[in-house]
Amino acid sequence: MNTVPAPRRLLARGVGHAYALRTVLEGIDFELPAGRVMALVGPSGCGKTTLLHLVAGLLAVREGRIESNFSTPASVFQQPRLLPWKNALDNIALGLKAAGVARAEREARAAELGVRVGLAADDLQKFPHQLSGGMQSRVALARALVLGPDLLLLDEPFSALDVGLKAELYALLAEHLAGREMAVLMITHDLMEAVRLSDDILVMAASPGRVVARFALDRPAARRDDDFVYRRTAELLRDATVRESFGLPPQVCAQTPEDAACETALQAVHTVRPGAAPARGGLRC
Ligand SMILES: Nc1ncnc2c1ncn2[C@@H]1O[C@H](COP(=O)(O)OP(=O)(O)OP(=O)(O)O)[C@@H](O)[C@H]1O
Repeated sequence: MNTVPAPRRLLARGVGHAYALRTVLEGIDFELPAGRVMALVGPSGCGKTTLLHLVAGLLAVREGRIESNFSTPASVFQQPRLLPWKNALDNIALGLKAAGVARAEREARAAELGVRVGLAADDLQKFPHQLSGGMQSRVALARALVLGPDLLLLDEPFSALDVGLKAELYALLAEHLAGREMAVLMITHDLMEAVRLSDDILVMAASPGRVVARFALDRPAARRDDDFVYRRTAELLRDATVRESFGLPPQVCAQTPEDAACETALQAVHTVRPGAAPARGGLRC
């Protein structure tokens, strides 16, 4: 009898974490199905990297549960973590070697992706200490993408790059997403980047780290132009929960009629304020 495979998804329910006696994460819930991109944003130190490490299995989950039926996850962490004794090409090809791909093929695939992330052929022969921080980040991204992952975990992968390179890598990521059922969980400090790339934005607050709002973007990433990104980012920055979580003062400036109209476009699908029960479904800010 043929059984239909369960849809792929990553699920977090009631996830918490403490370092020694200090609770840094509490009651984290989210679901990330295949084919979607979720951004995690929040102030520095609110626990985003800790959450990503729990998802990646680098930290043991002791409170709540994390379930995933993705089969080929790959991660890009804040530190590129390249092997210093291997050149860029061999670093990119590392996972392919572990998967038993023959040398000629893995070098060809690694070189192709290396060039796609903007590295020149001679950069691929360099060792990590000969590469800039941004180049090392690109090697780390290529090393993850070359495996054709179905779940990609990204911890600020674009933060060391200039705007031109960022735009190129956004396009590369979009290309990898198109036609693949790849899910992406991405930490970023850049709200504009979150609006440009993701389908859902989870906003976290600190002490302890928790999710205080979730926003769904109302247009597929491939059809988001700069104007859309600027407007939705401005809406996010006007949201009281977002402002509070980042420690921004309440907004005081007068709104134009255009501002008021565009406020209705960003969907807050899940907003939790301290001490209040979560409001769910169809809310608009
Ligand atoms: N290994 C560790 N041992 C003890 N405390 C830690 C450890 N790792 C992180 N922390 C603490 O846990 C809290 C959350 O850190 P984490 O790196 O997850 O936050 P973050 O939101 O990713 O920060 P940033 O945006 O600055 O990268 C911080 O207060 C940090 O000091």
